[in-house]
Amino acid sequence: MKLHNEISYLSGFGNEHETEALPGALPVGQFNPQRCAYGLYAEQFSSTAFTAPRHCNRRSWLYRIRPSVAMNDFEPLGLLNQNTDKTSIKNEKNLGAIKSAPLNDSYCPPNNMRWDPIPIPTQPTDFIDGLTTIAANGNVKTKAGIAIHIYTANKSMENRYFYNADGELLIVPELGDICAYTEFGLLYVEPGDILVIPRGIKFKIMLINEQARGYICENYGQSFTLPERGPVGANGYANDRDFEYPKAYFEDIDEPCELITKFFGQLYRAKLNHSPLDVVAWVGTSAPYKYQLSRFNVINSVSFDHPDPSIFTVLTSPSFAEGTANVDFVIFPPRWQVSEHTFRPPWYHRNTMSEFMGLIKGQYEAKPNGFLPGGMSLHNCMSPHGPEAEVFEQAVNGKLIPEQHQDTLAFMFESHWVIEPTEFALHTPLRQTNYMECWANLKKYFNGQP
Ligand SMILES: O=C(O)Cc1cc(O)ccc1O
Ligand SMILES: [Fe+2]
Repeated sequence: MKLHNEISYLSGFGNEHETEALPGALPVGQFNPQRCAYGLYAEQFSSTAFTAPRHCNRRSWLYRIRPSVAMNDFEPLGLLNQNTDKTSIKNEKNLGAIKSAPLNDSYCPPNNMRWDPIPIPTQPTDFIDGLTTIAANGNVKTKAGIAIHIYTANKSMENRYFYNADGELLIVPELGDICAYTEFGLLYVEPGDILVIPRGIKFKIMLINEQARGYICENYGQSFTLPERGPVGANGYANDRDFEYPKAYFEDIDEPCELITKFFGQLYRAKLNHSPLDVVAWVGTSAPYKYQLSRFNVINSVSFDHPDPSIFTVLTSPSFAEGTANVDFVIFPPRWQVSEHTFRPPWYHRNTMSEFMGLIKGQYEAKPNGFLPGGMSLHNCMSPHGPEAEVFEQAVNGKLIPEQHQDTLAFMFESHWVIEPTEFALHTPLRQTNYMECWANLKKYFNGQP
């Protein structure tokens, strides 16, 4: 297994990167020579329509030992979206727990919801076995919306590879380092980093520590991209240069293995007689990438009032409505708070967009109690929310000296469509059915006097 300091990267968001694990493996001046070097096969990988405009066109050329089609047919791996056990957290191999939108068991009350972290299974469980879907929206069949999953694992994927035809995967580790072995090369990520694997890319997840857990936003819609900066100018927020892409790395293993895919909402399995991670060189604009969230250049108010959290957007997947995200990935990183004569925490609000939050470390400023690392909360379209009562008291009474939010990292998946909890999420004992109590002590101060 490769270690952190043995892996180096190419940098620059969406650049046309090129990399070869053997010298001369990449053709020069063309993509598709009559015969490729080393007897490799050329294969194009298209993440956008051939005709997508240049600024958002994403495709890569892979030079591999065998083309991807050198495999057997897929066979179904159990039907998804059937009702599963409502209350148990399964320790067994758990493939039925991954779901796709539209959820056919959906009951979606407008209540604010919060959950404790999902425990790591005690049975041997790899990244794929340990996926549990918490919520979803849109429709996997029309390439709109998202699903939100939690992964919990205690072992690496051995002789087992996966690709998701249904969407891009934004992986947000919360516990344990992982190394993604992908067709394009290796990416090592730890809590505080994110990993994005475009739709269709084959990979396996290897564990570095004994346990791993994290959040996944499965993006059925348009690929994540960097948000515009507007008047902020040419620098700031997430800077393009900090996005890291893998260098070509291949497995030349002629042994039986299994390729699992999720396609049109269902899981399938196919047998292969060789590793599908056999890409010796690649060039192009579509590839998996990682980003250290500590590189995010936070821009915020230095005068008064709390700006909209869109200032913390790391990546956005646009919908077809201008300025309205299929999903935004927003973080609440460590930062200074210096604003004056103002209510500093997030305001009380109701939002047409739906908000799912997770916590990577520390405490979230609006909810220091009960929102745990690995936990989750859901504030859906128009459901009122804001700081818990204690935070309100402190904010209106505290002295507004400069303060630092330290050792904290929360995030939000914010989506245009109502985020529907799965039946598991609604009924699991991990759900904090007393969540509304955190606002119960909001007192009436009004007495008719200004
Ligand atoms: O609801 C939340 O905690 C997320 C959030 C944070 C913020 O600073 C402003 C708006 C918002 O929805
Ligand atoms: Fe909110």
